[in-house]
Amino acid sequence: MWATVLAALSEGQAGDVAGRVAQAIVDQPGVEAVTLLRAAPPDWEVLAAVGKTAPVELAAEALDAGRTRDDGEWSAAPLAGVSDVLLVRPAVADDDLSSLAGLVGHCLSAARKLQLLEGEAERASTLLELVHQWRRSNDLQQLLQDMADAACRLFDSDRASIFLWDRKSATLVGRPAIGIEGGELRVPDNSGVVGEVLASGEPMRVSPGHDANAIDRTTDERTGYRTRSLLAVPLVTAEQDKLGVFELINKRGRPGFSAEDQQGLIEFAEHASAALAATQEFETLLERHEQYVQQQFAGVELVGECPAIQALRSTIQRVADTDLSVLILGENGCGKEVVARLLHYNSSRRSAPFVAVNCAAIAETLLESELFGHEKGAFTDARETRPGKFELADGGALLLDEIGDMSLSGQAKLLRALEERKVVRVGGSVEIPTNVRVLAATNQDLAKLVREKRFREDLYFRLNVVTLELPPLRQRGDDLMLLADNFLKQFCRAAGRPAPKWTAESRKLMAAHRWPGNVRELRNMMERLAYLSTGEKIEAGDLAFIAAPNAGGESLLDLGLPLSQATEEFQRRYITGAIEESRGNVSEAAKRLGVYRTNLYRKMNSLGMSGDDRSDE
Ligand SMILES: Nc1ncnc2c1ncn2[C@@H]1O[C@H](COP(=O)(O)OP(=O)(O)OP(=O)(O)O)[C@@H](O)[C@H]1O
Repeated sequence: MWATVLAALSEGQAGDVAGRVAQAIVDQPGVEAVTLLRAAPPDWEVLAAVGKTAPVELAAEALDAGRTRDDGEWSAAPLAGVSDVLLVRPAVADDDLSSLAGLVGHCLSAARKLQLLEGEAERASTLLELVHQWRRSNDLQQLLQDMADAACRLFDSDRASIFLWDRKSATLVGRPAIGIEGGELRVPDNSGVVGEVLASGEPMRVSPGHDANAIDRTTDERTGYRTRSLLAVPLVTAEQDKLGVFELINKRGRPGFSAEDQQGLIEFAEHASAALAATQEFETLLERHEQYVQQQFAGVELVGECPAIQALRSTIQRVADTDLSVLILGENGCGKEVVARLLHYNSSRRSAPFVAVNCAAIAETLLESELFGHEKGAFTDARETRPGKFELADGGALLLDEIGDMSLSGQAKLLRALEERKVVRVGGSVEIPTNVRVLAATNQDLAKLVREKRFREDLYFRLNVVTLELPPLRQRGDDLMLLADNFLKQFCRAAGRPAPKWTAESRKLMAAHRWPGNVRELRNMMERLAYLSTGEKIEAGDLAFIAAPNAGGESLLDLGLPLSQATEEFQRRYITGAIEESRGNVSEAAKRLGVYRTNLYRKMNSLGMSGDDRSDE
């Protein structure tokens, strides 16, 4: 009889040894039923049962006595090396049962060891895989959920919660918290099992019957869930910073968590702590960046209530969160960059950079390197490797301002980069993939330039998926005073003075002015007013520079500047005058001044005047 039992033991996997043993014994002639029980005080765990169920009292008797017992119907024998009992029906001779029990006991304990080793190996490889995934995670909530799911799987646990320590509020915040409104459970950091584990830095295991009183039932009351067993280990970084506690609740299929589970969870928590610390750090950085983006965003406002601006605002809302290319048209200084920034900050790309490049301000020979970057030594001035604007704007938006001024060869290179979504640095050979939303702006009539073959038609269609047109200030009616008030208040606040009021006469003067420099001119004027006017009201005299824009308010001699600074101030005013006379058209102003457009931009830059390309990251 025992030979067939032995054969059954030596086959198959370690996991179902008890079941196969029971079946092999029942298969013997004359045997009706077999039960294998494991003592798990105060209960018994049924390892295997074939046929009628055995009386547990007889098993307890045999285990207590340390030898075989029978009640006339069943025989029971304790198994060697484990707290298990074998029960056979009908009762068999003591000697027979003892030798069978010895054999089964050894096999079960060997199988158990094997099972533990198998479990450990599986845990180790799963953990390795998980750690690899966690390292790439930047989302704390998702990471917590993934860790909880993985721990439930690995340790046969019904639930898992990760309690992160919020030192400031002296609480432990449990996530994911199933059954809790908002999915977040907050408990004081000095209460319950988790509080104790946090304070002591030692793991804790609670099984039913033993120390079940250690369980704080208030959470169960809130969730309607019954905690029977739990295992909690501290989450500590390699630098010994306490992060919180990892808790498993209710071991599945067994009364409680084992010592092996505890050791396994300690190792698991070590890796979890490293991943959590990295993600928390990342989240802090992200939060700071988001604050920065908010600040940037807060400073960008399209003021105006005239129908054209209202319509524009609603189109911006509709197209902002798409990747469509947008062409923004309008005279100089009328808010094209404001529109571009609004498109960016209202899109999901908002936390990536917004980079603006003024195509007209860059000499033709440098355009390629400016947009696509260059490798060290690519040309005489290339002393360092530098990424181009496309790379700098990766993930975000690139505004190509004054696109109408780009040369035909520049247009060809730009088109290739847009079509292939790749750039190659000047002097380089590696293709760098780009993920950039392209916005273009111009004060020129691009369609006319296309007809005149000065702008590539294919590039025009590529950039012009959506067109947004900004009316000049002189066509915005009451928005003029709305904008003026807005700027005036802004600058007066910065200057620490109350904003002066407009008189009827000064309003009339404002309305009569043609505003060649558009909103920028208006803004600059309000800045001067905020700092130079002194009264509570703005009188017509305060607006003298409207009537004589080139005079710039006061005589240069009145400023009492050294010759070099006065010369610069003169140049500034002279250039401003030329641009205003050209109604904001810099190319035309350059012609008037007898210089190349790019030279004029360079001069303006050196004089600290706007016209430079702008970017923020
Ligand atoms: N509707 C508006 N509301 C508030 N501020 C505005 C508005 N329009 C323009 N501005 C301000 O006017 C100035 C010029 O605007 P912006 O730079 O956007 O014009 P632009 O058309 O891009 O100019 P350019 O043609 O020189 O590139 C900026 O300081 C901007 O903040």
